[in-house]
Amino acid sequence: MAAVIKKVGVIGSGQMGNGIAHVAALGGFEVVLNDVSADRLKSAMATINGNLSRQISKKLISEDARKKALALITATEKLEGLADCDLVIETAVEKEEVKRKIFRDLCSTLKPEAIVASNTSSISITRLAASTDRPERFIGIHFMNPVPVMELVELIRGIATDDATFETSKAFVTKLGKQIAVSEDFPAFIVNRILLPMINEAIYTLYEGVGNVEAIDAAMKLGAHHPMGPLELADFIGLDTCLSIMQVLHEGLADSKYRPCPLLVKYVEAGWLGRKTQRGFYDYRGDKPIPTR
Ligand SMILES: CC(=O)CC(=O)SCCNC(=O)CCNC(=O)[C@H](O)C(C)(C)COP(=O)(O)OP(=O)(O)OC[C@H]1O[C@@H](n2cnc3c(N)ncnc32)[C@H](O)[C@@H]1OP(=O)(O)O
Ligand SMILES: NC(=O)C1=CN([C@@H]2O[C@H](COP(=O)(O)OP(=O)(O)OC[C@H]3O[C@@H](n4cnc5c(N)ncnc54)[C@H](OP(=O)(O)O)[C@@H]3O)[C@@H](O)[C@H]2O)C=CC1
Repeated sequence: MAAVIKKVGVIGSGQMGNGIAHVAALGGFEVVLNDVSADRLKSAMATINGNLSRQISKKLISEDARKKALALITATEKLEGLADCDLVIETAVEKEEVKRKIFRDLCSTLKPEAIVASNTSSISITRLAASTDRPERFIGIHFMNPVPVMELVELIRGIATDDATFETSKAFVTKLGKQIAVSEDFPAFIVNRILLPMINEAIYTLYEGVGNVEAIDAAMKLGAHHPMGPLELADFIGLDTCLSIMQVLHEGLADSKYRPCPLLVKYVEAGWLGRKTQRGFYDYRGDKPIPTR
């Protein structure tokens, strides 16, 4: 029997966390947004307000809807602030040890019947569930970036996820107006199993000198009608996240075809993570993005 979700916790207020809080509040859910950094919480609220304005200017939502959504979101640096949530969605950095620690610290504060989900791009739901006190009520709810715009959410059951948790999660995602794809719990699920090797191949194309940044992105935008070139998209996702996903594929499937391109490793080691650090395959510090290679 599916439970009723009224209050949603979101852990991690980065690109994805602020987007999930945005769509959940617009969907009428009470939202508690958590992050380790007060500054990030402040900038997340500003981002949410800005993205709601985008939707107002495009006449997708009313000013009243924006006011109602913002009134439904509270921010907290303490996990205890999530204690009475019915569903908590973790969307912290794509590092398994960080996620496992969050779940270890989180579960003791939650109601026994609360559902815990991860927005992970690639990491085993079964393994993450095993680090909680509730593997039956643990699930992957994988939104796409940017959350207010992308229609798809992947649902991924761990080996122990029970039917009630799956049905409740499905009803929640449907209430947000999203379409669902159900993926089995294998490395990087469906979207990233296909998309990230393509992005990694684009980085190899740059690394081997087959084309420069501009040529590679123009080729795929004009030649394959992609809305963003693969290198622009990598910067949008975050190069740290791209590298983490390739490492999960490489280790999880033990196939050398998933080895991360050395150039991607170099950019991440330099801290050039893409849009979120103002520099990746493009330099975003000026009026328009300039290729960095
Ligand atoms: C890594 C993972 O685990 C999984 C993933 O997410 S893989 C990545 C999946 N995402 C993609 O592939 C994105 C590909 N890119 C696109 O679809 C488009 O370039 C885009 C939607 C991001 C921007 O679209 P665009 O037409 O070029 O730009 P723009 O006209 O400014 O925006 C179009 C819409 O997106 C919105 N938008 C753009 N950037 C946004 C952002 N960063 N956050 C929120 N909304 C945004 C705009 O508000 C606009 O929405 P409305 O029409 O509702 O106003
Ligand atoms: N980027 C994308 O396109 C997509 C990403 N995802 C997945 O969503 C998750 C988040 O990605 P994304 O939003 O891009 O990452 P970001 O780096 O933009 O945001 C991660 C946020 O988590 C915070 N954080 C780190 N550790 C903790 C913690 N222990 N408790 C609370 N908050 C913490 C970070 O704070 P600080 O910076 O201060 O450390 C940061 O604000 C990842 O698992 C990623 O794979 C899923 C779909 C798409």
